[in-house]
Amino acid sequence: MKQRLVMVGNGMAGVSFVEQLLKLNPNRYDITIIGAEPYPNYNRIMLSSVLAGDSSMQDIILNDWDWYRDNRITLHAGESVTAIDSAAKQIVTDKGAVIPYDELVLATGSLPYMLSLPGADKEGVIAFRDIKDCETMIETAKRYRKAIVIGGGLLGLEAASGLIHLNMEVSVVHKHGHIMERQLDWAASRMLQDELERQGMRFLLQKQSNAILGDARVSGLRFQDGTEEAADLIVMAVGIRPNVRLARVSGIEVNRGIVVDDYMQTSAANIYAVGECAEHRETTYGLVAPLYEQGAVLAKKLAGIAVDGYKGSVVSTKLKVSGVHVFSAGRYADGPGTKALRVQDDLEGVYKKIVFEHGKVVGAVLFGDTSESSKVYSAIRSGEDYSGREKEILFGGAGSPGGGGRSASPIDLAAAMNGDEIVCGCNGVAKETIVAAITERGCVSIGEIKACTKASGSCGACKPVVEALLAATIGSEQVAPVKEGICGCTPLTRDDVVEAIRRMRLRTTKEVMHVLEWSNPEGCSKCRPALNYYIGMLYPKEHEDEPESRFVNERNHANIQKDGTFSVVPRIYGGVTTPEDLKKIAAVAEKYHVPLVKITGGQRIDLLGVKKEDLPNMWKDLDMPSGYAYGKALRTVKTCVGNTFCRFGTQDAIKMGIDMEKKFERLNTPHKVKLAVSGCPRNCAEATIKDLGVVAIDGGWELYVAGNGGMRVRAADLLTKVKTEDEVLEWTGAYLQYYRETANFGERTSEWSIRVGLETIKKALANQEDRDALNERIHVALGQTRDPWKQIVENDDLRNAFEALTAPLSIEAAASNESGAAHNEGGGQA
Ligand SMILES: Cc1cc2nc3c(=O)[nH]c(=O)nc-3n(C[C@H](O)[C@H](O)[C@H](O)COP(=O)(O)OP(=O)(O)OC[C@H]3O[C@@H](n4cnc5c(N)ncnc54)[C@H](O)[C@@H]3O)c2cc1C
Ligand SMILES: NC(=O)c1ccc[n+]([C@@H]2O[C@H](COP(=O)([O-])OP(=O)(O)OC[C@H]3O[C@@H](n4cnc5c(N)ncnc54)[C@H](O)[C@@H]3O)[C@@H](O)[C@H]2O)c1
Ligand code: SF4
Ligand code: FES
Repeated sequence: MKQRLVMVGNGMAGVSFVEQLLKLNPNRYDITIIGAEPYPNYNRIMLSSVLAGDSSMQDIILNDWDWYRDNRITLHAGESVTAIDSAAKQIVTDKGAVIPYDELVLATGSLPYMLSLPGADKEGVIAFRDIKDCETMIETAKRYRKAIVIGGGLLGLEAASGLIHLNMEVSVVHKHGHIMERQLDWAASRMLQDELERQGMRFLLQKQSNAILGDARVSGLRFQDGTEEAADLIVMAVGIRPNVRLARVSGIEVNRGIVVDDYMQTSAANIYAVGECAEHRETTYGLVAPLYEQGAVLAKKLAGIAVDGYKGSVVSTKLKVSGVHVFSAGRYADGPGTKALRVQDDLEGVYKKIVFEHGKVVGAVLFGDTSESSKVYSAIRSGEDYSGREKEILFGGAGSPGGGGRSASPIDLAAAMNGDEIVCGCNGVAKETIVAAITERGCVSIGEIKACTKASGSCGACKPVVEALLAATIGSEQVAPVKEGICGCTPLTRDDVVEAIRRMRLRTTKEVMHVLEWSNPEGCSKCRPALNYYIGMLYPKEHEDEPESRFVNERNHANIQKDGTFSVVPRIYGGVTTPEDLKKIAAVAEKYHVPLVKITGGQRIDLLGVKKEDLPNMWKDLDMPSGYAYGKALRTVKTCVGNTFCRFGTQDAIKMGIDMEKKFERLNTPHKVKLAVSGCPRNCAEATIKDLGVVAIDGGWELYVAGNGGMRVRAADLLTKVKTEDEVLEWTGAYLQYYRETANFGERTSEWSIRVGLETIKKALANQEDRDALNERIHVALGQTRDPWKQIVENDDLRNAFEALTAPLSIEAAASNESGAAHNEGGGQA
């Protein structure tokens, strides 16, 4: 007869243990699981992603009901164990079931820590721990506007980011002077705060909460210093504590967690504990990677396989907020006997700190560029001695493909990784396991690798490295394109959606969401702006733009700044101005007390610190066109002086640039587009890091495309050489329209070109007929555009509507994406 294995808790750690046990010895036990939550095992980590609109509840189910049935596991979902009788070897549930066991595993996880403030029991005060909390936040955001998150740790920041995506105004209350103080040093924390403020998060630092205000429902929070902050929702994210209640009442030894030995055994015979509830060598964990390591040890032990005991884990974390790259591992703080290697690049927003002790890496913080995270994490785990060659960890050795770090491609970096380097921290999957899945088990997509190895199946932070490994192993051209829904509201891809809009002639975002059966009928911050763009791109004449589906900067026709003021950037064609325009700008700057006037990298003049109510009057007084420094649109055409004044110049770069800017201004594009024209190959206008750059040569022009001078620098590729200015305009029009029609919304030309391939772009533009057709379509789109500043100034209704606009920071944050492509989105830089 089989032995009876009973597990209390149906969460990530427990079920991972059961999966591993089933692989090792599938027939040894009759398994029963009792889980208090009424769901099958789901990915708690991904609740942040559900809140951010990137996944649906369905997406995060790890083991569906069929999995339990197929593995002959009896599941009591929505039922709690209330007592353990270790003498009789049985447990009792709140529904009166008495279940005998031979081996019992406690996997009861943690409970969120709730501050015991007066008023904490009011409606609208919640934690962020489970599906129910997530649903409450989504529902609340439909009816209320202001949220406070107490706690600026990982959970608090992910909750705050999600709430911003749900259109709420969010303040994060933190008791320390810098956020994520448990994971980041001051420098990285400050850079993170700046970035999150840019995304619309407000911070109230060094604040001690004192009381929750309101009647039945929360209306605000009072602090110990007497100040108050209004709120319709308060989310407490101030840490967790292991859920030890059941163990304690059952007489099992409990400290902070349930005390276990190296084999996860508790003080009671045949009773084990695994996951966040367990305390091993006086340590409890709150991240999945160590919990899976514990589960692996326990699975071997209960499968009857000899196993070295669990020795504890080195933890590493990544914050899961779109557009933010932060990594922290081990002992990152300076201390006696430690030395740190620091690299700080304020221009690129990159900070790296590696802490060494006796030549070994003991901790690290990476901000802005986390490409070395798996290497650093492996170094900490392996304890390799780097004495005398410490800098190799960031800069690589001589001739190393990773040498110089930032310039090597992700594929080169992946190829240069050691086989035993951990790629997926959540699931403890090393490079060699992923490579074996590709070469030996024939995996050719991320989905297949996930199914074979679990890599990328939890927080998803390792997905870019897994993708790069796949490309490095089988060649990038062989990699099957990943089909992903455009957001958590639909499983349909961008191409599916665009095709459906075209085929069914859908004209509004609401119509698309309804007809294509969006799971969230209101859509989310990710899909609404995308749909608005796609419909406008397909039906430029008929489409009525939906301002409510645009990012806050686009709704305000100005870039919002960290203090809530705006920046105003008038158009200055080709970067060439006149004394008259300069006088107008100076007069406006003085009249409206503009605190900062700055020349931008795109050769424009940026008036920073403007109050929202002053915007329409400023636009009127300026009487210049909008520079679109805030939009997914043509931003600037930067020019050098060309042959007008420069003795090296071979062509008139200024005229070319002005002609281009006048022709394509106001064009809506999937992401911002920057152009440049240089008058000779010396390239003073830096045309080869632009979305489209034109460089004069003897007797003609070279057109470069898909460059990027932002967070991920990319040199542009040569598209073609032409002889005349008309041809430059013709190729530019065709190229921009092809980008408009085929790129994903939010995709810069640099990413788009890598995805679709330069050859595809060249082929699409090779024939005169195709270029003509593309130009015809772009002319129709350009024919519909109007200057937004002028429209508001001249039309009272529009002006009133603008003034009534309350400008929630709603969908601004979605402008950022994993690639960091929108890094400059809100900065006011033209
Ligand atoms: C929003 C969010 C984001 C996160 N992101 C990350 C991340 O990016 N990376 C990372 O590593 N970690 C992350 N974590 C932490 C990670 O989710 C946890 O470490 C992990 O889920 C813990 O697993 P567990 O099985 O120990 O506990 P849990 O997942 O809490 O499971 C325990 C289960 O036991 C049930 N239970 C408790 N008592 C009883 C009882 N008496 N009877 C029956 N059932 C009972 C509970 O209801 C619960 O369902 C995140 C957590 C949250 C909330
Ligand atoms: N990306 C990730 O890895 C991730 C994401 C979410 C959650 N988690 C895990 O979930 C668990 C819970 O996360 P967490 O962020 O709540 O825990 P935490 O303990 O890491 O952070 C809590 C934060 O709240 C602050 N705080 C405590 N009391 C406060 C008060 N009275 N007022 C204001 N601030 C206060 C603390 O200073 C701390 O920074 C952790 O184990 C975490 O590792 C991980
Ligand atoms: S790119 Fe050539 S033409 Fe233009 S300013 Fe530089 S040297 Fe002169
Ligand atoms: S690191 Fe989280 S899924 Fe791989």
